Order: sequence, then structure tokens, then C-alpha cells
Amino acid sequence: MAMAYLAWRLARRSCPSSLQVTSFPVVQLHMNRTAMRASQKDFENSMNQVKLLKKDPGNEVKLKLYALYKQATEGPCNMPKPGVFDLINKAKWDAWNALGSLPKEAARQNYVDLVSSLSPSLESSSQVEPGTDRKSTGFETLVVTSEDGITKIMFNRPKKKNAINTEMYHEIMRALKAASKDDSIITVLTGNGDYYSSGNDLTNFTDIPPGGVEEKAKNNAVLLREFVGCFIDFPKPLIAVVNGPAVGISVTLLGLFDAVYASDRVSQLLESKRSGKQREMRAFESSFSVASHKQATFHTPFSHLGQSPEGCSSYTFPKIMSPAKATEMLIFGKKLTAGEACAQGLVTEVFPDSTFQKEVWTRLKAFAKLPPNALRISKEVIRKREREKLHAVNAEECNVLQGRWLSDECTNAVVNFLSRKSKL
Ligand SMILES: CCCCCCCCCC/C=C\CC(=O)SCCNC(=O)CCNC(=O)[C@H](O)C(C)(C)COP(=O)(O)OP(=O)(O)OC[C@H]1O[C@@H](n2cnc3c(N)ncnc32)[C@H](O)[C@@H]1OP(=O)(O)O
Repeated sequence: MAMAYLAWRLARRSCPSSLQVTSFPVVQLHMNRTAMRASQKDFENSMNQVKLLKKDPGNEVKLKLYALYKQATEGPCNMPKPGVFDLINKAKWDAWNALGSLPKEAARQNYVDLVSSLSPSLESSSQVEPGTDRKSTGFETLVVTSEDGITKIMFNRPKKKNAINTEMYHEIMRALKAASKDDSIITVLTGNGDYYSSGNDLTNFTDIPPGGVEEKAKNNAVLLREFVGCFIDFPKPLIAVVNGPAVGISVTLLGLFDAVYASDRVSQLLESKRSGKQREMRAFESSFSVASHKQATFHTPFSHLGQSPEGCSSYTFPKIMSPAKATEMLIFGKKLTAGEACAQGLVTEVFPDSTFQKEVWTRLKAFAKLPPNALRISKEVIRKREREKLHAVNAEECNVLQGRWLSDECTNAVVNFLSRKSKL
């Protein structure tokens, strides 16, 4: 299996990009019905369609496409037979040689037929113009797209600072489950608008079911545990592109990500603020086209809200940043800038704001070209010895929170926010 994969990767490298696929039994069906009517234009269109295939059609098909392409463009196999240990080139040679003296026009037709037989896998991509994202529908609170081996899950409640309401919790779980099974290599979470996320939507606490607040707290604890569990168990590299302030659960979850990237705008802005350079700060702020853009800060104000840590942060944060630094954040609600969060290990790297998106996405695209199985296996090796512990921590945190949600401290904090008496 692994060898077949390696063969395929190498074959891709040694072929024109358009013929990254190929042959077989399926094709045999088409070989004899050759009407020799496929034009050069049809052939070129098919080569372009192959590039849009979203599902890997399998090594055999890829080899067949390779062979037909060679036959259509160069005629019968004219290469010396590779050595028995040169597995990849031997597989390609065999496929091409097996076409014997099939005329170029017939090979071209068969190539076109084969590509058209792969149409189910083309349908999803053909809905999208080349070069644009494949967008998943069926989400109200997210925009989920897939391109270049990256599934991007974007929080999409910008007017509410991407606060995570109950629907969004469910949709994030659904999107993560889909991403774990789709053909993407890595998964990215980011936010639309000026915030990454303002954390739990405090109105989640207002919809009390007939069973009363105890039932509500219990249900929320069950759901929260399931939600955090999706992050603990997510099998592919999971990366946060933190585009603005992050609050509460959107911060604590970062300890379960594989990499966290943020822009340096925070540090520059705060530095100006700290040094009292007001004019410089105003100039700095106005230099951004989106005037409402906010600093990317990291804030977990649990005590202020009468709550306690979640997202496994009671375990991951002391490990990541030292117990004392974690205490300042999780217990005393100290807000960190991106630079500070990076110095403490919560953020992987901070980029200059002017080039943040460009640099991050260039890097992510390069990551997405790495061998997917190696990425998953390496992640599993790292996560394996922690998984059980993380699930236990998650269960305990949810249990404690269930009690906190019933406390006066929490009720008062939520009421104060909702009645506009308080803000972070
Ligand atoms: C399936 C599972 C369901 C389980 C449900 C329970 C699970 C609980 C999980 C964990 C519990 C807690 C963890 C946390 O996340 S704690 C952190 C909670 N977040 C906050 O306390 C932030 C509150 N928001 C603010 O302080 C401010 O809004 C802000 C983020 C500092 C931004 O200030 P701003 O002046 O720039 O913008 P503002 O006008 O306030 O906001 C614009 C509108 O967005 C609304 N909004 C923002 N954040 C939230 C939020 N977290 N919850 C609800 N609504 C929010 C705000 O009310 C404005 O709305 P409107 O325009 O007035 O209608």
C-alpha cells in the first residue's frame, strides 16, 4: 500500500501535471468502441479535467491515464524496460507497453472516455471555477471550503464577533468530522471579520428548557464534552489562523491544535500604546484599510464570568507555558498579545501583519503537499500517549463547569453582559 502510494507520488512528479491519473479495466470498456473522433481540443479539455479531480481515482486509473497519454502523444512504448527494482518506472512502463500498437487517435479517444467515466468525481469540482475554493453548503454559522489540500473552517458570525452559539458548536463538530474524512491533508480554523472568536455565546445560557437550569447545565456539559472531544481526536494536522482577538473557549482549544499562527499587529499597537505615542498609534491604526480591525489578543476571563477552564486548558496550558503563566491567564484572566502568547508557547509563530495572510497560507499550502499518511501517523504518535489523559481532563472540566453554570457568580456575569452592564 505504502509502496503504491510512493509510486503514485513519484509518478506525479515525473509526468506532466495533467496526467496525474490513469488506466484500466474501466478503460478497456472504452477501448474498442473507439470512434476516433476525439479532437486535440477534447484531449486537452480532458487533461484539464483531470487536474480538477477531487477524489483520488486510484493508482490503476492513474497508470492507465499515464499510459494513454504517452500513447496518444508519443505512440507505442519506446522506452527501455526499467529494472525490476525500479518499481515506479516499471509500473508506468508496463502500463504503456500494454497498449501495444494502439493508434494515437484511439489512445486519445480512450483517454477522453476514461476521464469522462470519472465524471462523478468531477461533478463536485466542476461546480467551481478553477482556482476558486470548493465551498460546502449546509452551514449557517461557518464557511467551509476546501482547496489545495486544505479544508478551511471559518467562523462566520462577524457581527457577533464570531461568538459560538449552540448551532455553531454543532456545525463545528460536523465540519471537523467531515474534514477528518475528506481528501484534504490539513484543516484550518479561522474567523471572518475582525475577531477570531469572542468565545462562548453568552446567550447560550438564556434558553432554559422545561427541565430547568439544572437540565440545561447538564445538557451543555454533555455537549461541551463531545465538542472538545472532537478536537482531542481530530486525526489530521489542525491549524489555527488567528486573525483577531480570541476569547474564552476559542483560546483554550488552541492547546489542542498542532500549530497556531497569529499576526504581529498586537505587539506593534500595544507597544505604541505603552510608550504613549498616541499620534503614532493613530497613524498606525488608520493605516489599516479595515478601520474596525482589532488586535489579536488571547483572553480567558473565566473568573470574571464565574466560570472555570475548559478545552483541556487546565492541563495543556500549564504544560505549554509553565504553571505560573497559565495561572495568570486561566485564573486571573490576564490578556496576552500575540507576541506574548508566542513567547509562552501558545502561539507557534507571529507574522508581520502586512504579510500575515500571504505568508501563512503559503506555508500551509507547502505543508499540505507533505505525504498525508506521514502527517497523520506522526500526529497520532504525538497525541496517542496524551489522548486518554486529555479525555479524562475534558470530562472533569465539564463536570466542574456544570456546577459553575448554576452558581450566582456565573448567572450574575451573564446577566450583566446581556443587560449591557459589562464587557470584557
Ligand atoms: C454544543 C455545546 C453548547 C454548550 C453551550 C455552553 C458551553 C459553554 C462552553 C464554555 C464556557 C465558557 C467559555 C468562554 O468562552 S468564556 C468567554 C465568553 N465571552 C465573553 O464573555 C465575551 C463577551 N463579549 C464582549 O465582552 C464584547 O462583546 C467583546 C468581545 C469585547 C467585543 O466588544 P465590542 O465593543 O468590540 O463589540 P460588541 O458591540 O460588544 O459586540 C458586537 C455584538 O456581538 C455580541 N457578542 C460579542 N461577543 C459575544 C458573546 N461572547 N456572546 C454573545 N454575544 C456576543 C455583542 O453582544 C454585540 O451584539 P449586538 O450588536 O449588541 O446585538
